[in-house]
Amino acid sequence: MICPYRSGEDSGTTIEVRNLEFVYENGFRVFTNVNLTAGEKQFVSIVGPSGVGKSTLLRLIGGFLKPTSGEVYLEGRRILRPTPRVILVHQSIVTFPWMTALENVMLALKPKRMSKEEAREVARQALERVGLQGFEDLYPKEMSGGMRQRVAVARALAADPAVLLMDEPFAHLDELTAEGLRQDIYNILFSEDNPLRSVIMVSHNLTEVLELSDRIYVVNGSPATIVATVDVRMPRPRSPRNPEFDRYLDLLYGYLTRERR
Ligand SMILES: Nc1ncnc2c1ncn2[C@@H]1O[C@H](COP(=O)(O)OP(=O)(O)OP(=O)(O)O)[C@@H](O)[C@H]1O
Repeated sequence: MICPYRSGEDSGTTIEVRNLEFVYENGFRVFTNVNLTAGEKQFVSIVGPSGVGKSTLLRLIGGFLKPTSGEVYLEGRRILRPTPRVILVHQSIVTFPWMTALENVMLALKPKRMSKEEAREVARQALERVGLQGFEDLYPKEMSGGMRQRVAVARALAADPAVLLMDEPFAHLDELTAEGLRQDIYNILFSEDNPLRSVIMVSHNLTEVLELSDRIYVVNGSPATIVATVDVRMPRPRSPRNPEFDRYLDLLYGYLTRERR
């Protein structure tokens, strides 16, 4: 069930991070020897203490930062710069307030050079997928936090990425809204008509992580590395009331609080 220090060799690997090391310009060494994979139709989470480097790792995976050494591969090809195949949904850049829901989603289609009518239709379908049909013409200030987050997800999905990177996507939502959105998003992400192959999420919320993830990487230490890989083998939908859920929670707490070196 649990394989500490495991390096990924799964068939159908979408993302592979190999021997990654990263040092910021000021000489701060954030990571050493990071190896991880995200497989076909796999929801992967990264957890770790605050400041350990989780957001940095997402930016490295997306090609927004260049590794000091080591490599990141997408479907076997090295990622050297940002690509429309890997989209990052960040908690703070959610929607553009001067654009309607539809226009926010259409923005993601600009690089595809489709006609305006075609883009409107694709954007309308993306909004429908996240349950926002009928709300196309609302501005962000007229929407709830959960609706805005759905628009951000629709915009990410409209670009047809292979991999979605999500940095604390539910952090600003109340628990009830987050709960509904989490389930919806899992179903949308991995529905048959969606070309998305993998999701990698950073979150502090271990309950959320256990509800969603097929695999969890625990990042810890300074410099940080992957200290444990936990494959979650609970049937879905998962309930925090299930005793097995508690066992996984204890395990994750253990890895997060254990001193390294
Ligand atoms: N541009 C930078 N230059 C130098 N150090 C940086 C830079 N950006 C981030 N750091 C440092 O790198 C470390 C990792 O930051 P990062 O934001 O990736 O952590 P995190 O695990 O996502 O944190 P949190 O959970 O609090 O959001 C932190 O110690 C941070 O201070």
